[in-house]
Amino acid sequence: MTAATVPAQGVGEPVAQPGRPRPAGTFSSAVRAALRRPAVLVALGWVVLVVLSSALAGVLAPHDPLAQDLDHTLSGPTGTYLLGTDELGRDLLSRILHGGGSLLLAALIPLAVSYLLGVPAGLLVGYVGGKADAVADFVVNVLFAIPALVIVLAVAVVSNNNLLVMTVIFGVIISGGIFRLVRASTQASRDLLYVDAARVSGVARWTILLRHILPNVLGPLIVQGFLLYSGAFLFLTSLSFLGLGFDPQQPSWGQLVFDASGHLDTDPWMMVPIGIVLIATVAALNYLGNSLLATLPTARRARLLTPLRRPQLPPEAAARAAGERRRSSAADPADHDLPLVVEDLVVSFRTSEGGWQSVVDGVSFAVRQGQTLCLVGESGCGKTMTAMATLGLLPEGGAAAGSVRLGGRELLTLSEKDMAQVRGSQIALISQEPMVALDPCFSVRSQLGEVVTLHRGGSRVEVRQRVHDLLRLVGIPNAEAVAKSYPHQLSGGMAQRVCIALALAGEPRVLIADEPTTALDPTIQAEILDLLRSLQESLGLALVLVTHDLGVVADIGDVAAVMYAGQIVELAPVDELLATPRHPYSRGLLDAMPEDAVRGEQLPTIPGVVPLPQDWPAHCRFAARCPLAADACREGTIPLIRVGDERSSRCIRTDELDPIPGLAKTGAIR
Ligand SMILES: Nc1ncnc2c1ncn2[C@@H]1O[C@H](COP(=O)(O)OP(=O)(O)OP(=O)(O)O)[C@@H](O)[C@H]1O
Repeated sequence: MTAATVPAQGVGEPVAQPGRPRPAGTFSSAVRAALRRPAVLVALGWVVLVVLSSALAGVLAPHDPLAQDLDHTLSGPTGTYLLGTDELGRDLLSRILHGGGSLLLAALIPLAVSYLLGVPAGLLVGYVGGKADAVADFVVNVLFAIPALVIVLAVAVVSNNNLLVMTVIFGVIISGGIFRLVRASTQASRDLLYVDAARVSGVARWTILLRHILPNVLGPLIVQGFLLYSGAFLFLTSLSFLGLGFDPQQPSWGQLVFDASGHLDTDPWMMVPIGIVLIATVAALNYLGNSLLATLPTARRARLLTPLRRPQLPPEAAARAAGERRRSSAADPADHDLPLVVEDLVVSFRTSEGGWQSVVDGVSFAVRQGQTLCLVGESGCGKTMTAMATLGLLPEGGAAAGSVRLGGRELLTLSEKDMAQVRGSQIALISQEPMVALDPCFSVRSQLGEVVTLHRGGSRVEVRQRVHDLLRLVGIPNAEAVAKSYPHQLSGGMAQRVCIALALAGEPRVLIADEPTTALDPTIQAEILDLLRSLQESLGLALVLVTHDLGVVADIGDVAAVMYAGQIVELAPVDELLATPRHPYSRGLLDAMPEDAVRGEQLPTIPGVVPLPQDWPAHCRFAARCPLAADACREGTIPLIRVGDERSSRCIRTDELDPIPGLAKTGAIR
């Protein structure tokens, strides 16, 4: 069956499946929820009223705000002066209407400065972490320690009372808060699967930050904007109260408060109108911010369990890698025909004691063009870490050593910049969770178009055409309709097809598929496996498929690498492995396949569990669970032993496996 003929489940009208994660609450839904509250509408109404009346002060004000009426000083409300007059007989209502605009506008300056500084810095530092994080944290701590008012007062003296300079400096001081907010949100977003998917597709760092991470930060940023703005507004009112920054000839709210404070004992009314206006405005801004904060969704998307980061090599592994670098800094002609060669791969993680713990230990395999190699084994055997190390993407604290060669070129020693170019264009990943591998904020066309543009470029029309071609290639006939859909409108099978199209967009030679069907219904699983097989045949891809399911291996694999406790314990052509397993672990897995279950009989299982890396014995790691284990198995490390033309097994008792007396179905492995 070719790719084009594999029927796509759910093709037609995009469907939203019950029980599947939708793009959880968005900022607009938070706004809608907040607007359902009457108090929010009142607060919003007040802010709009203040802004409009300030903007239209020239039209609305009944008097000239500077005109003095010395016959009616400190009058209190009258028919002529609705809110009364000040000590020079100036109309308070007109002065209030004219006095807000300059403050409202000036308060935007520190807000803009803090966002201009804090947002890019927070995005970048949150994304790269490491030393940049420590330096930025120090700077922000210094900013937080600065008493803003004292500094701005000093700046007022130095700058000759220049409002612009004072507001810019104030913006710099408060930018630390925005930086911290953005950095925290970026740290929470950087390991989302769709961000990893963009990274794996080779998308540039700033594009990832702006397209895939910034939208997650936008909601909290807008909320914070209300709170920060009201703070800046209050701060500037204080400056104007002190006679700083604002033109003393023109009315301003701080100045009105100052004027009223001189008459508090004798004419307290003067403070009432401006007091109410100020308090109501600041309270309304704060209330709007807090209400949005309360309705903003907290957990927006499912998180990726294993955050993917570029590894830092541990010292001992680095020494090993240095040897590898010398050996293979140039392409290795010996394996030029093998798209992917992994040799003696070791993956280690930093322990809490400061040492290193290996979780993958000396894994070697090679994949030919048009071949599917399956990494199979129970959970925790090191399959995913092997795959991720191959892509140069390990969780934080992880490091890889050994050799991973793509078309003869060593990958483990490439810089992150070079590796980013390799990912997507030469080697690509299809992940387990299609729904979280797609960014819910963007349509299929936009996400696929991004990767197509990156790898092939072209005009808008050409990119669009290529997107449709890719969707058809993965068995989606109504490509135009699906291209317009958003991830939550797709079924699981459709979403996985789109993810496969994403992986193919850069025309890689090698595809890594990590449990690509685990999250799907059984019927859809078969379709996706069919699709992968047909794509692999038609495009001549080398496919590395991670799975715990021997049924999948039987269905799609050419070669199987059975992994146990961080090692390959058997490497064999799939048909030979299925017919005559040459390791007791492979045999145990085969016997435990539910497909072989006999009605009424208990399904055989392998006793015990995979040992944790820290508990790996120095001898055969399967010995504790193996019915064939003998003293010799516990005397030292067991190497991979060649047991056929293309077969090897990490067992010294393979001869006794065929047939295995009393094993598996009869209960020895249980
Ligand atoms: N971030 C991490 N830090 C430390 N150890 C880790 C980390 N991620 C995975 N490991 C360990 O690495 C080992 C191999 O994990 P890996 O995910 O590769 O196994 P797997 O065979 O793919 O299993 P699964 O199918 O459950 O993913 C496990 O012992 C696991 O606990």
